[in-house]
Amino acid sequence: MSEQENTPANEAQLSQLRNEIDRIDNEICQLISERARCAQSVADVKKAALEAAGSTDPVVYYRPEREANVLRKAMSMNNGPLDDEEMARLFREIMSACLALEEPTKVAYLGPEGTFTQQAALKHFGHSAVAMPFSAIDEVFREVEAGAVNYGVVPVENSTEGVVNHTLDNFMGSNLQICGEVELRIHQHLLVSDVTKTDSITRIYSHSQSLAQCRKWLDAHYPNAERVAVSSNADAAKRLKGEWNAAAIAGQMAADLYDLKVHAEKIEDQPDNSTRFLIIGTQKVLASGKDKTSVVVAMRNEPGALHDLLQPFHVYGIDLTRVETRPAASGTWNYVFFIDFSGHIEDAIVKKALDEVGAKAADLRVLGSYPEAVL
Ligand SMILES: C=C(O[C@@H]1C=C(C(=O)O)C=C[C@H]1O)C(=O)O
Repeated sequence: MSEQENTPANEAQLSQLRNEIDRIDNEICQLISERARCAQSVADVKKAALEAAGSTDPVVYYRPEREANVLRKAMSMNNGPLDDEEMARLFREIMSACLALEEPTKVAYLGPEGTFTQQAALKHFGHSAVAMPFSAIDEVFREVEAGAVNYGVVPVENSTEGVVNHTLDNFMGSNLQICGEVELRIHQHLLVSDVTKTDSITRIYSHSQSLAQCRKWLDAHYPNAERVAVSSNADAAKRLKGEWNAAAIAGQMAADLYDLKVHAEKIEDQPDNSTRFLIIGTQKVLASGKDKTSVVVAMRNEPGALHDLLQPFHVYGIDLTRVETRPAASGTWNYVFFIDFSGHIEDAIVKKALDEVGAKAADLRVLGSYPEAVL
């Protein structure tokens, strides 16, 4: 029933409900302000503690393990009708705004604007963070290393296309820590602009990973169109305005940013297509109770090396979530393994397992322990 067709009785009911909503909004507003003042006090306490210790280190405002637990609590407190993820997303934004009062968090991400990495950065830090695009993964690493930003966000693996080698390679020459992970469901759309003749599409632009994620769909729908790999999905989207015979594959953020139309939606071959991103920083993160640890291990190329290396994890019942092999950059050893597992570096069994791994390996570096992705 449209608004105009309301009976006076309906109108009375609606106005009562709207008064109720206004009253609740007022309460929510007071409570959010009260929460924000608490966050400001937390900032004062953190500053005072450093001063009292005579430290000149910068105050660390962002606490990944605390944020993960606030979100987990929001999900467990929730009794509907909103679903748990929706409730956590709302808390994500409230926390983001509170943290920005302590200090606006500067985040470098693999750009340009409109990429899935930007979406991941906002999903993780909320919209009050200051997110800045950089055009290459090594630039994101360098910005964080130089202290120009607080954190960086880089893609690390896609469920369809596998690992982003460039990110792993950057860790080999860096002292940065992994402070968190973000998982994002990736929906690819075929985008067109207002100049596109949709029945004459002969060229489709996208990042090579996205073209690969939509290979079967493209074979079925555009078998003869030329597939052109460009540096990012946002770059693909940007090209459309000048080419009447071209389309791009990219996500919703790129469509919105460049004012494009979704010609075909969710064209990824795997319905559960998702990408995992890492938050990189300089901070060692405390345990949140549900954590992951990433290490890189260098081994000599001997028979059974990987088996020996993984054995301690098996012995201590530690769950491996990912093992990647990369050729080593230096000639001292042949392979490095990137290993992710459940648990925090301060857990007793993790310490024992890593002691044993370290004794067998040519080199072992802990890249970081961090909360398992909540959202
Ligand atoms: C308030 C704090 O600082 C930040 C803001 C948080 C929040 O708004 O809940 C949580 C963790 C920190 O990122 C804190 O350390 O508790």
